[in-house]
Amino acid sequence: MSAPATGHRDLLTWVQQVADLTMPDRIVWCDGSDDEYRRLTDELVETGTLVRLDPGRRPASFWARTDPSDVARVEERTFICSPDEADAGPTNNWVAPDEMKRTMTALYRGAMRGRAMYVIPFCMGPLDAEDPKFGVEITDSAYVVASMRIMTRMGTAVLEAMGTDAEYVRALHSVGAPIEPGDADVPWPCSRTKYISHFPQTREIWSYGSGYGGNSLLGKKCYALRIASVLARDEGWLAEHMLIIKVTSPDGRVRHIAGAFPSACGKTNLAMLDPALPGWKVETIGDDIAWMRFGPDGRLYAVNPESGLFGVAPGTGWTTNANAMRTLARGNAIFTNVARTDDGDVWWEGMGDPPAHLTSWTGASWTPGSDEPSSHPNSRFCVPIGQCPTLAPEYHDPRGVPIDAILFGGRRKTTVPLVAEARDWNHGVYLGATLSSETTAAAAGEVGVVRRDPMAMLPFIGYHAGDYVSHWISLGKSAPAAALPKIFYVNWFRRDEDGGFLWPGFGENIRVLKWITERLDGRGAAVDTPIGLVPPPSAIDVSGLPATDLEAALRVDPEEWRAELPLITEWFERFGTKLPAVLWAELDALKARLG
Ligand SMILES: Nc1nc2c(ncn2[C@@H]2O[C@H](COP(=O)(O)OP(=O)(O)OP(=O)(O)O)[C@@H](O)[C@H]2O)c(=O)[nH]1
Ligand SMILES: O=C([O-])CC(=O)C(=O)O
Ligand SMILES: [Mn+2]
Repeated sequence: MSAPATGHRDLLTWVQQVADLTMPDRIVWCDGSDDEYRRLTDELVETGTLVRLDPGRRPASFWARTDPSDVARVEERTFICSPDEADAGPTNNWVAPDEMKRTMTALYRGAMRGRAMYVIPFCMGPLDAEDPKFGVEITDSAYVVASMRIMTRMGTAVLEAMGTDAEYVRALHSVGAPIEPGDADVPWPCSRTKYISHFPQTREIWSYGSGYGGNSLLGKKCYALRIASVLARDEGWLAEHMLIIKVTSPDGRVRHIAGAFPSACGKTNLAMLDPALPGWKVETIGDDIAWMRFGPDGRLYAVNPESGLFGVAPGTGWTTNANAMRTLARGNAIFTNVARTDDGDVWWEGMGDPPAHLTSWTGASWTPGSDEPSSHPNSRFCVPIGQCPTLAPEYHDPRGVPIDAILFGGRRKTTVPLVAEARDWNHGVYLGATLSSETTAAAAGEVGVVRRDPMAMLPFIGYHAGDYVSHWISLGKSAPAAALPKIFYVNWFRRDEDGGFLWPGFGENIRVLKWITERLDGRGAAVDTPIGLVPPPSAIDVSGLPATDLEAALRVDPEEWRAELPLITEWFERFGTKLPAVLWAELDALKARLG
């Protein structure tokens, strides 16, 4: 479709303004149809952005390689442009909205020359929600259109639902690589100059220079977290970087659990967990983002606003995440920066035995003897969540599911035990606010550096991080304590002296979830330690588990925790007067308990 089937004046005006500025060859209004997807992916194959995989092995699936400089989110180039600098807080980059718009308008001028400009109406969350959250992304990347079709509800149905005057988030994206007359396009156009800018007051997103998912699929991190966290603050709800699962115990009891782990720290894997304990069932509702509101019964209800999975490929295999492998086997996937086999399949580290020869993510010939990994550590698969064999029917329910427990977790080699339960809501918020994790390849920059990552939202909070943790504290007062989810802190990544993981993880994590559900029932043994309630090794069901040093995985070493205190103090000091006093009180109480 290229004629706009909408009477939405504001949208029509904006689209025309953007076209006047960016000067594309043509404007394409996306309808979201199968036909359109086929046409776009055909075009992308022709231009070399996508390579079609063998339909026998990977039906309707494609392989993409990015420019080697455009492989991850760019936090240094991500900006929160609130009118008042103080509102961006100590954890965000800030530029005044006017100044940023001036700078970026100059970059956008003529930026789409030689390209099509696609208009993508999309909706985050079910279209039949009481208050559907609309967005429109304008982009000059067909790869973005194809990926947005997987990750969001988009197209004609959304445009119709928007009517003539629905509010929507304006999301503008350009790869920043106009094609001059006579020039040829490149397979992965992008620019050295990158800006990922958010204007929370006017609910706008302007992204320039990158085609990588986290920077270009603007419904995801930019809207569903950075802009939505501001909406959530204003409207009394939560937009969080969380997976959502439905857990059914052998006696048929259903629990819903949400979990916030930083990027590349295990959300997708836990969301698709294949339980190692017989009789347990885990179903998937979301793997990355949760929008949560209190219901009339005082309980917190969570919805997954996305419709696809944009998962880390390396480490995904039949022994670690069989459900992801099954989801991908059904086809309709876009793989980015993994390796391609000679017979038209994909491969990455952690999938099993490597084939004798591959084409690596850089396009180089690769053999098992090669020095470099075949796939980029942040290589990704993008696939419809509807294909997930463990998808819970409640995924489609616009009211969401009532959350019984919230997990906060990070990637820590030392110090943090496998699991600990918070004493109460405020202590749980303290655990979330002080969450720490080693950095990963999901963002550009050094990997393996421990940093504080409040609620796994450090790169995604659209306002002052102190106001954000205050919002969490105040929401705890809006419901009776008994209705609030219980909060737990987990760490699947603690290591022994030889560098091996102390806990087997993946499907075995059900053993930790089992203890958590027992705690929700008021059962399950726990030791009161300085940092929270920790199971004694005997409280974790190890039936059928090969020898595991649970003692070491669960250890709370006061020495290690005392070493954290100055780091946490320094972290809290960065919030200035915005840090709620109750969190300082929690830190003082921890100090006292550690002696
Ligand atoms: N050792 C261990 N590794 C895990 C576990 N769960 C996940 N991983 C690995 O951690 C990496 C990231 O896992 P994901 O589940 O994709 O992480 P994520 O939080 O969804 O990542 P984003 O999509 O970036 O938000 C993968 O390489 C996984 O194989 C676990 O329980 N134990
Ligand atoms: O946004 C991305 O690039 C991928 C992702 O889920 C994350 O980093 O948390
Ligand atoms: Mn994520």
